[in-house]
Amino acid sequence: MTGACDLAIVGGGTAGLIAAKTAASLGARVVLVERDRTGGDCLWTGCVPSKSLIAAAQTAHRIRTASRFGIEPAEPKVDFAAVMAHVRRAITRIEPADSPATLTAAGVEVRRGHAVFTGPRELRIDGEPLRFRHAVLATGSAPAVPHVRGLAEVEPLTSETVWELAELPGRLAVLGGGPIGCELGQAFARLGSDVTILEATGRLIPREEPQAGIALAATLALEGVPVLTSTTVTGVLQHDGAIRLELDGPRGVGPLEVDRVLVATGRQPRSTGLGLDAAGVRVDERGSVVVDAKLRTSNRAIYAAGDVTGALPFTHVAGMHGSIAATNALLAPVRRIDHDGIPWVTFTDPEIAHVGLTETDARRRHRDVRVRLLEHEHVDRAVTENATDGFTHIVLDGQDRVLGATIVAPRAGEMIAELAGLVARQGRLRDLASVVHPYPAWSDGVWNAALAEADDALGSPAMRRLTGALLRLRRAR
Ligand SMILES: Cc1cc2nc3c(=O)[nH]c(=O)nc-3n(C[C@H](O)[C@H](O)[C@H](O)COP(=O)(O)OP(=O)(O)OC[C@H]3O[C@@H](n4cnc5c(N)ncnc54)[C@H](O)[C@@H]3O)c2cc1C
Ligand SMILES: NC(=O)c1ccc[n+]([C@@H]2O[C@H](COP(=O)([O-])OP(=O)(O)OC[C@H]3O[C@@H](n4cnc5c(N)ncnc54)[C@H](O)[C@@H]3O)[C@@H](O)[C@H]2O)c1
Repeated sequence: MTGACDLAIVGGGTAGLIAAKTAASLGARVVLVERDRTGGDCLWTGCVPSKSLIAAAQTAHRIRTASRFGIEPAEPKVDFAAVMAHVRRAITRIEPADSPATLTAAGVEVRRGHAVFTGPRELRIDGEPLRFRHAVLATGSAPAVPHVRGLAEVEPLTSETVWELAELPGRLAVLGGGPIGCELGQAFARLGSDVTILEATGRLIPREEPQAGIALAATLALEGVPVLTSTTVTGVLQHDGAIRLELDGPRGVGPLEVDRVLVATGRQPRSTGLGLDAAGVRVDERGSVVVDAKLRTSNRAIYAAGDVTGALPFTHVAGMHGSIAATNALLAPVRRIDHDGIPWVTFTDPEIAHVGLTETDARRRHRDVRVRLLEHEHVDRAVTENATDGFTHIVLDGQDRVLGATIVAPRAGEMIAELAGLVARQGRLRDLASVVHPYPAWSDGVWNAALAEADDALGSPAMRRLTGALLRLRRAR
């Protein structure tokens, strides 16, 4: 390529891939630089392998708990190598969509190598210069491993290395009770590991409604997974062929002896070693690349997208960022990001789905806040599946508009989209009451909540006066 390309993209994960495909579809000269494999965390070490492992683990769990349905239960024989082969097959099936060949066919020039910015409009790919009119920085994030004495020496697993395991760990300590710790902790336990989850704060998945973390901890307890909250590891040492964790937590806690440790204590943006100073791109104290609402960095020619911005670290957000960054860079900077109505799901069993504000955040921002809570013992599908423990928790403002929602249910991830639509367009829950839902689907939970809203509105004193007057009028005729 002679001259500067229209758009250089650094990083071939979801954000970079969507940016590249969007740019190519607009007819731009686009170069995507990836130092490793296109597809990024989601494909290789994140969503795809974790959901595949979870699916295998759920099957083992169903066999173990079949008696709930009158079927003789059994202790499943787990062939861990075969489970991991299933995980790899899922990756292999999805991988072609993200491959260099697919990108090339779409009109993207793919360059393999490590990109480093050498100036505001230039970078080098393993030393080779590339000039650009605009760039998108999409280098993602990496596991953040806490500095704990002795931890590095025991080679802790992270979400990047856990997929290389050849054998199921016997005893596994999971550091961190966030989405990664809970998803993988439950999955390994169901496959047969003896798992303990250690969480520094007072509850699991602390970003979610408190009731969600409590419900998840109760399920894990039933499945034999101890959850030690308000607990951190202060030291790690190898001891008689095992790993010994010194714990700091409530009285009487620890020490804990395990065979492997999985660290799931958060993520760190990949923003070092990229020459961002030379490019004039500012990062904050956490290392996140600072962007405005149009995803522009402090260098107006360079945009950033996905996990590296420190925004919500989800694949669907990275994809939305990639599309916005590419069109803003190439056409005109007019599209703005809006994270308010974005749903996400923690794929534990039950799933925990979230959109918008939690009740606490809503009360901070709004004067009149109300909650509509529907326990799933009133959802017929939950009854038929013996899964009535969950709930639908909807946060409403003074005008009955949906501000946020949390659903705890086996298929909460499928149920949340409808509420995400209401949050995004500031809709009222009761408006959903007139949309007939199929019976008996899990979406009945959301619909039942909407019907209860409509019922309450019909039963209000003003409405009662109105209907009473109408009835009297009709009787008098
Ligand atoms: C275990 C796990 C499970 C997850 N499950 C889900 C889920 O179920 N749903 C969901 O929405 N999200 C999930 N996520 C989060 C999701 O994977 C990330 O939010 C998403 O992958 C971020 O995409 P990205 O494009 O910003 O970054 P990445 O996918 O990390 O891509 C960045 C790319 O940049 C490349 N790169 C970095 N530096 C350079 C350089 N200097 N030169 C060239 N290339 C470079 C990297 O090699 C990488 O390929 C999960 C994450 C983990 C870890
Ligand atoms: N289903 C999904 O969409 C999905 C699944 C997995 C991960 N992800 C994304 O990846 C991101 C990273 O996940 P994560 O779970 O690693 O991070 P996280 O920041 O969400 O959770 C980390 C947890 O570890 C705890 N913690 C931190 N330091 C600790 C310590 N020293 N000892 C014990 N506990 C400690 C924190 O209190 C927190 O609860 C998530 O924020 C999520 O957005 C998404």
